[in-house]
Amino acid sequence: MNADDLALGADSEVGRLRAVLLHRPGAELQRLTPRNNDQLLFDGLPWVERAQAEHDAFAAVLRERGVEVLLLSDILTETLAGSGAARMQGISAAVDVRRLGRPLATELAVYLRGIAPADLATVLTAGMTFDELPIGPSAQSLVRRMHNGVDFVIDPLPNLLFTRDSSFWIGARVAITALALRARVREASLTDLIYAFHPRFLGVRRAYESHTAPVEGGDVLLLAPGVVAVGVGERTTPAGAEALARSLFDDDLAHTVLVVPIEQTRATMHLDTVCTMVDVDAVVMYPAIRESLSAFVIERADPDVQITGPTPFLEAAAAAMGIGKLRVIDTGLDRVTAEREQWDDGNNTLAIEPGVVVAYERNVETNRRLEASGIEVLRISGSELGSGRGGPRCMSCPIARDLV
Ligand SMILES: NC(=[NH2+])NCCC[C@H](N)C(=O)O
Repeated sequence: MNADDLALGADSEVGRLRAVLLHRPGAELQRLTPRNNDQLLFDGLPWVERAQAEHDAFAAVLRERGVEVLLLSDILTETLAGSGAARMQGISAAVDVRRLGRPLATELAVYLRGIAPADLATVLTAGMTFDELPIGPSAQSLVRRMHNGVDFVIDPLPNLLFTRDSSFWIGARVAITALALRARVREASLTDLIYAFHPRFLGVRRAYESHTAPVEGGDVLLLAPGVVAVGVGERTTPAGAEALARSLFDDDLAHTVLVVPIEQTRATMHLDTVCTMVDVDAVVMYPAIRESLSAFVIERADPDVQITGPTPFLEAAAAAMGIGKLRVIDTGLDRVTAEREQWDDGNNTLAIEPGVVVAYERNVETNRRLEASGIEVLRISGSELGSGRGGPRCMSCPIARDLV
């Protein structure tokens, strides 16, 4: 079967992975400095070449297991090459009139319309500084004169690496998310472009189209067909979770949504930083929250929805999934080790089939416990990749999984 013939979509976190969207980190990471890294949501300055090598190894592990790896930059370049409308849309999402003023914004848009698709893709991902502006009439622009050469004309998007957050698939549909923080908002304009214009995705329908409030893919876990958990914390808001639930019900993509409050901290910015699925009936979970994690249960009902809870998450999840018990892999870690390995994305695993996950090698104890519970762990190194606080699940957007 030709890879292009694969049915796109996913109804679980663990069905055999067939195709995935990754972003090989590039020049956008080179933009990070000690002055901007906090704002750009990185905890340090990654060594870019090493991060790329680690990412290549991640992609290789997936390919070896038969997963088709689509790289965002390639897909974006193809999208821009294939459609003038896509180019216009990408440029207008990137050129900010409020920052640049009308004259410079117009001139920049004209310039970007004339460059090659691959170069435009680089500008849209890595951004552009005032120093990099082509010399033109805007040499007389006040905006240009008053900005420092290293200021951004177009902001870079270093968090594109975490493809999980800017779109996710549910059923046969794709949802373009609404990212909560300024540093990441524009990422969704790129996922929107590729899913709208790339020939591979022709005819794909959208979920959560109105995206009225922030929802990030790292907060969305497909527990079982029809059952979705949504974390609410630093990123996804209660309004986002509610709007998503209602939209999934309307489109018949879910019957139950579990809304899970998580602490609003950097360490737990998404639900998938504390809990990911490793098998059809098993999760790996940060032990410190195991007992306290709760959920509001939203069910589709006639004529409206029914909201109950909060109730203990594990019980609510098992009931909604129609299984006796949701197994929690006992990482049994002492508090300090657990906290360290949670910070380093030990709980952020990517399942490539039931019982087989990709994980960062550095989380030695968590991985050992996973294996002791019968989970196969494919280890990758992430010393540089992890500096943005994201593991294998954050760095991947499954676009085709076998149904479970
Ligand atoms: N799904 C995830 N956990 N993604 C991690 C995103 C990390 C990124 N630096 C951010 O703060 O947004």
